[in-house]
Amino acid sequence: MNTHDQPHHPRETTVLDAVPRGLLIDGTWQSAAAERTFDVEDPSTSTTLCAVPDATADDALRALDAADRAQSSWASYPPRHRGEILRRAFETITSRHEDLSLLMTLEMGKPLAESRAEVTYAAEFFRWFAEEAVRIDGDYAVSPNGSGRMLVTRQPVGPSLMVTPWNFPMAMGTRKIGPAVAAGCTMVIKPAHQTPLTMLALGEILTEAGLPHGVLNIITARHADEVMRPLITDPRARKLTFTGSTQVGRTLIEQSARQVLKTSMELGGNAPFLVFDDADVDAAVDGAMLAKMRNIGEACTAANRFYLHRDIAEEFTDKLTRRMRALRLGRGVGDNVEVGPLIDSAQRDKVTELVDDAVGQGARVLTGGKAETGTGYYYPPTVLTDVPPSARLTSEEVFGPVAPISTFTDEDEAVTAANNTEFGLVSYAYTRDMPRALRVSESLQTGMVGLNQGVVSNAAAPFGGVKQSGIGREGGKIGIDEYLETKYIAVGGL
Ligand SMILES: O=CCCCC(=O)O
Repeated sequence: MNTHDQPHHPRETTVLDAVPRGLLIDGTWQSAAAERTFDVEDPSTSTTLCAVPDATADDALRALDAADRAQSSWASYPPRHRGEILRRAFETITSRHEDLSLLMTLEMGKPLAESRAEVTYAAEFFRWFAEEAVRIDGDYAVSPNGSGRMLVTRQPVGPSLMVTPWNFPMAMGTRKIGPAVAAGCTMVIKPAHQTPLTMLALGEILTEAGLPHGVLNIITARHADEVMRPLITDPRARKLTFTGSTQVGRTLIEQSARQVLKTSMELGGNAPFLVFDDADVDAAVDGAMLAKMRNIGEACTAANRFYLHRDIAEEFTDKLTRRMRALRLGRGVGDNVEVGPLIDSAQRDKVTELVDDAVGQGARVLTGGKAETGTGYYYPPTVLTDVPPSARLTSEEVFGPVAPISTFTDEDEAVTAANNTEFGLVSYAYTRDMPRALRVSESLQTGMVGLNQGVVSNAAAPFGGVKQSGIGREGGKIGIDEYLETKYIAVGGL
């Protein structure tokens, strides 16, 4: 047994046993019609945690039937009541914070401190949209020629399909479910096959909070395409929202074209992290640790490329390397663990391949650089310097704890390098020069900028990207718009 290979503690078993193991369809927990199941794995030990139903296309269509049947009564539910359901769910998540954090760590691997932060972040989307449900507004105006009136109202889009990722199993659910509930949309949601348990626990919380039957339907499935394609091509579905890779997002957009679905896509990133010569280097290193290591680097927001002004490069690199080397790796439930395993062997292999490619092209390893052996999918915090622009990890999303460093000599060079990517989710910039801060922020081709800040995520802010990082915004004042259609009523006869 190596250091990561611990037996499950009785509390872990209790938390796992409390999760409903079914498909949530029309308010009841059901097994898959074909009685199929698939195993959920603990990535920190590569052992099976439990099995959940493996839905078929028929199960998925039953879920959509339920969502479709519930849509019109749900749309006319008082907004205040919809908000109160979200508020109650927020309170329940808060009261079960510790158990939900443990559950998430078990199925996803991230350290408990990270899971706790995610549960808090996830709950905030329910609190935020509980408050937004009653602020769906409209317009009344006299027509320009004075002879009529123009009414503008906003109505729920309708049954919404949701596909959520494994890296933030709860927050990416609440960021979609919160505005859909507030707007009056029904849902069919498919969590990632690696992390279905957190979503099932969330389904139970929303049911307890009084969400009417059929409003939220959850299907767990091993193979996404088998269940999602029939839903996306069904005329009753009106919207598709997805968080995940750009590659899968492109396919879903293509499939959505058939029914002209309204789509929201929160896709991949390749975040540049710029540190200028006037920056507070210690603050930049703190920010870099967050931007790089939050969620073990398995985040679309993760800093993927570091560009340092040559005058501060050595100081920043030394300090970052020391901090990365000192991080404690281990099973997420362990005391003081700061870096958990990657989600699966495919992800660990991909990180290995990208680091090997960079090293093969001349990059130098300052710390880390080799996958751990033994059970669990561990990759150590890694810093690479002298990374050439041709290295794959400057254009591909690493999704792991690897910080590749390059240097620059002037602002234009830094911004050009930062923008040299098909992605446009988020960038980070550290500078104390205010005109430069604003100039650079405006020039960076990303939907979000962390200015002297290593985390941008906030339920009250519009999260989303430009270029191939996505379509639409989640969270903030405009997050609910993704679930609303604008209707104009031309009033005559006056
Ligand atoms: O991988 C990307 C999910 C978004 C995480 C966040 O909201 O910070």
